[in-house]
Amino acid sequence: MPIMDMFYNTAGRQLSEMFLAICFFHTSEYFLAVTIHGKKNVTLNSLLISKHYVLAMLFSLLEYLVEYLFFPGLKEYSWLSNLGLALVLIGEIIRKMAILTAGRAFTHLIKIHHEEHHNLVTDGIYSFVRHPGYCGFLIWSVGTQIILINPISTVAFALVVWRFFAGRIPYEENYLRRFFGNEYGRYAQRVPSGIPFVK
Ligand SMILES: C[S@@+](CC[C@H](N)C(=O)[O-])C[C@H]1O[C@@H](n2cnc3c(N)ncnc32)[C@H](O)[C@@H]1O
Repeated sequence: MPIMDMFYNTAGRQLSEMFLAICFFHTSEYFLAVTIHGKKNVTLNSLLISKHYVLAMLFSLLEYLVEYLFFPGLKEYSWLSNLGLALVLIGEIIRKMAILTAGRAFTHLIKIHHEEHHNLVTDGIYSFVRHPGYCGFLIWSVGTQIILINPISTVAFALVVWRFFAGRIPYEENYLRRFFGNEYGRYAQRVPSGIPFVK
């Protein structure tokens, strides 16, 4: 199959959805951070693009290319790809609801010193899960790989992102407990984390 043909059919649709999902996610994260925290308090780090992240995305594109060339039938399950798109949209909505609900409390870097304006947020989407921002990102990232019907990257993204948040949540909550004491303890007892198998 000529390699350029793929960009006009299934692959064209799947790769453009993935590309749009990534562009929208990162630019909206940056602009929301600027709107909430002010331009002078936000750096390009708020685009949330790290070296490891770029490598993971490049690996997923490589997987896509190889499978498309050698197992083209695998990419034709449009219902599965559409499920991935639905997960990307759901993940985006959950994450953006978290950012809008938490407002100034939602900083891309975990706060290790309590600031006066930092209040404990337990309403809206935070009344259903304690970490909707992370829950949304987990769903979004796995969804990007299901759009591409990438079996290896789907499993790898789920494991790597899960492991990252499973380590980050106890660290973040250690500070939240220091900042908010029993109030955070009671909140953590009644509301689940939002990340599977993380208490
Ligand atoms: C990247 S945000 C992620 C927030 C949350 N973990 C989530 O997934 O929606 C990290 C910052 O949010 C703050 N934070 C987390 N949960 C909070 C809550 N319920 N109320 C106020 N601040 C919170 C932490 O102190 C940290 O500085």
